[in-house]
Amino acid sequence: MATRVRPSSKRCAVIGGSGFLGRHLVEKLLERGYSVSVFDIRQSYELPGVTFHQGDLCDKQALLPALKDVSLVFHCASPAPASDDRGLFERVNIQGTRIVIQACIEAGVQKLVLTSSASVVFEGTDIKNGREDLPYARKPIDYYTETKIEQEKLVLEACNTERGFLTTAIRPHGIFGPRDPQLVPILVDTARRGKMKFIIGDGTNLVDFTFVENVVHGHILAAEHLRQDSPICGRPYHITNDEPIRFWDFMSEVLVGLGYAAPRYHLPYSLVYGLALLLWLLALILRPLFSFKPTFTPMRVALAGTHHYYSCDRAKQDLGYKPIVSLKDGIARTVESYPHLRQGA
Ligand SMILES: NC(=O)C1=CN([C@@H]2O[C@H](COP(=O)(O)OP(=O)(O)OC[C@H]3O[C@@H](n4cnc5c(N)ncnc54)[C@H](OP(=O)(O)O)[C@@H]3O)[C@@H](O)[C@H]2O)C=CC1
Ligand SMILES: CC(C)CCC[C@@H](C)[C@H]1CC[C@H]2C3=C(CC[C@]12C)[C@@]1(C)CCC(=O)C[C@@H]1CC3
Repeated sequence: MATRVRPSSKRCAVIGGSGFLGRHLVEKLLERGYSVSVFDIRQSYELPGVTFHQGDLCDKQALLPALKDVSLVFHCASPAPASDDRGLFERVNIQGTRIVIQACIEAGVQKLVLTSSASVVFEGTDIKNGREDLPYARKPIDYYTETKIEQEKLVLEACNTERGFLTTAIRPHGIFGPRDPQLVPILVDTARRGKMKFIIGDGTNLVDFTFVENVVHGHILAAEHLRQDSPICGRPYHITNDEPIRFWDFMSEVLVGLGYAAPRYHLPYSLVYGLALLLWLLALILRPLFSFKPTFTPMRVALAGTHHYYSCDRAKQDLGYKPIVSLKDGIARTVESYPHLRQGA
């Protein structure tokens, strides 16, 4: 009879390992002595110690070879939040996550760490120091959030300590850092088009922005503390920089650091939100004729004009989490990493 090889605890897989967070996670795992199998729809780099498997996570047969002899899986793949494709979000985040769970169980994986999002509790209204026991958003602000909620539920409900399949979810917020394809590039693009002159609302709303290395640190702590007897099993954890900052101060620091002017003129929140909603509806109606993507979507306006910051006390208590890079250093390192996005470059 063939004996089953017990997967080595230092061998792991990162689904979505070609993406922004995924690649930072892979690099840190290698530094910590793990060997890593990356599964992604695209391959964006090569590194010694990493085996790449290219495919769609909705295809279990494509996924299984990436999980062979692996004891720990990080699932951080998702379509980009800016997409408006409901079918794609449902297919990848919900059906795909079911497939990831089935494949993990079939392959004998012991631990699954999901990258969820703090946005699963955000409905477009203020959240101040929100804890993990806030209810899931009843009216999620977009398809991305709607499907991240279902994805998190699936992963946490799959936790089964008796069968030795342990799961947990990390909920980061506003990840930024070198190689981020959305926050800084979208901000700079908006500034270059002369649209970053306005502050939405009074500009005092506090928000969490989390440096990517802190998010990676939270994931690895969760994986390494995830054991049958730990409180982590089946529970979500906020991971932030633990330094809420005014949304518009953060944007201004990045913009000024890259040589652009900080926004100065105030516009009422309800006016901008109403306009964004109108534009979004227009874009939807006109889609069969021609397509345009408004910069100020209702989701972005809600994120820019409300408080949304979260307590990471649970992660501090159960994971021993503490941010390793301050917001100030994170912003400086991020600004430095984008020479091509500087004013005049
Ligand atoms: N960035 C942020 O501020 C936050 C992100 N998160 C979560 O963190 C995770 C990582 O985000 P981030 O690194 O920013 O995103 P990225 O888009 O940079 O990375 C996601 C990766 O997953 C890949 N992918 C998408 N669909 C599939 C699929 N069907 N099969 C295999 N791979 C696929 C993407 O490929 P491709 O690029 O070709 O689509 C990409 O390489 C996501 O789960 C996101 O929801 C949570 C909170 C905040
Ligand atoms: C045009 C400006 C008003 C805003 C430019 C910056 C935005 C692109 C970003 C500000 C907050 C960011 C954010 C996310 C994406 C990029 C921003 C909207 C997420 C939606 C990414 C995925 C998540 O899970 C939650 C994030 C919240 C913050």
